[in-house]
Amino acid sequence: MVSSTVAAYAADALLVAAPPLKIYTTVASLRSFRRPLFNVKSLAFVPTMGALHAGHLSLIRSAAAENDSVAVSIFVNPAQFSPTEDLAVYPRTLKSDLTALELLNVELQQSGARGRIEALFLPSVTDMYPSGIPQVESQQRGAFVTVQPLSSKLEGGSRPHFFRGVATVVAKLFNIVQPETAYFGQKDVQQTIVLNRMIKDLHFPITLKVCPTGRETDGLAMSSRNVYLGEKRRRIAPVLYKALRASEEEYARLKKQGEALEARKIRNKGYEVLEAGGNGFSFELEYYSLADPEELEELDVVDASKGGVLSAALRMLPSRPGEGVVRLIDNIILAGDE
Ligand SMILES: Nc1ncnc2c1ncn2[C@@H]1O[C@H](COP(=O)(O)OP(=O)(O)OP(=O)(O)O)[C@@H](O)[C@H]1O
Ligand SMILES: CC(C)(CO)[C@@H](O)C(=O)[O-]
Ligand code: BAL
Repeated sequence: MVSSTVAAYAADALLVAAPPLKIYTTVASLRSFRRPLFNVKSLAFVPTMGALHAGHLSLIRSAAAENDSVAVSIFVNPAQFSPTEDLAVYPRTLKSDLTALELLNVELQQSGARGRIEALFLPSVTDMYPSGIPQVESQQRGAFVTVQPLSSKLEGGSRPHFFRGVATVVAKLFNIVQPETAYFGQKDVQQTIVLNRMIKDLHFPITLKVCPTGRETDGLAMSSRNVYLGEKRRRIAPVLYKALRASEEEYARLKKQGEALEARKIRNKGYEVLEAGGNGFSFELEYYSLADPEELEELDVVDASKGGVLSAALRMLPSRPGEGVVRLIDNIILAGDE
């Protein structure tokens, strides 16, 4: 209690010293920020949906370490939510997000980082989707980006609309912000693979950097949606990462012993952890995949030179009335030797 009060005073003092963040709410105003930087400063971009946590901040730190200037966007993108998903209740915490970004700028200044957050882009839905964006896909009008067949695998199996929405909004944001480099989290590993393919195929002059997954001390991947879990399910949630780690250990063991890197054996170690880890709570495994890192094709045997992507999604079922289902995703990249 005492220490959090002290921390709050310290944060207040830092905030007084923090220059206000420059906020741009229209495409035209963001462009007027962007134009003079060309050939003068390198611009990095960190797109988010807000409800910022330490995972997001670590992306911005990496962007500021490697670039002169950083633009961050907060936009809860309707196109990546199906009509039955949580668009209406998705956590929106703009006030605390602003404080977190202003404090981060003070930290970047004090640590002598190369860049600062120079623009926070908060576009309106109308600016991003001039033809409107009804939730039902067949009613949508205008230009959309699809990346096939990557978008229908894994996450795309559970969320068929999802990567069309993500690729479309990220293409729009790239065209508006025109960064040299964009920073994304490994937590959403398939998103990074889909977007890298979009960048390549549509010739965006942008490099995508993937930053490590920020985790809570018990291993749970940070996510804005973790607030939906509630206390009881929160205690169980780290089981997903534990399962992935068990699979990773099996991969390392097989490799060390010179045995065939059979995906079935590697996945089985994860299933064992999941079976033991429920503690009376119910969850459903949507997928537990070991796939190749480029096409996300399910593997029978891992090629040690290429490695693989171990990824999973778990539906945590309600632990008491009033709770909804919470989807958790996580992954570990099994590095190749090449
Ligand atoms: N734990 C994390 N560590 C590192 N990066 C992360 C983490 N969580 C999210 N990111 C990255 O931050 C960017 C913005 O993600 P987003 O705003 O959707 O946050 P989120 O926590 O993933 O939310 P959601 O609960 O909707 O999945 C994405 O590139 C995402 O991969
Ligand atoms: C990349 C993104 C900001 C697009 O809305 C979103 O999918 C996310 O936050 O990961
Ligand atoms: N980070 C992924 C955003 C989403 O699930 O909508």
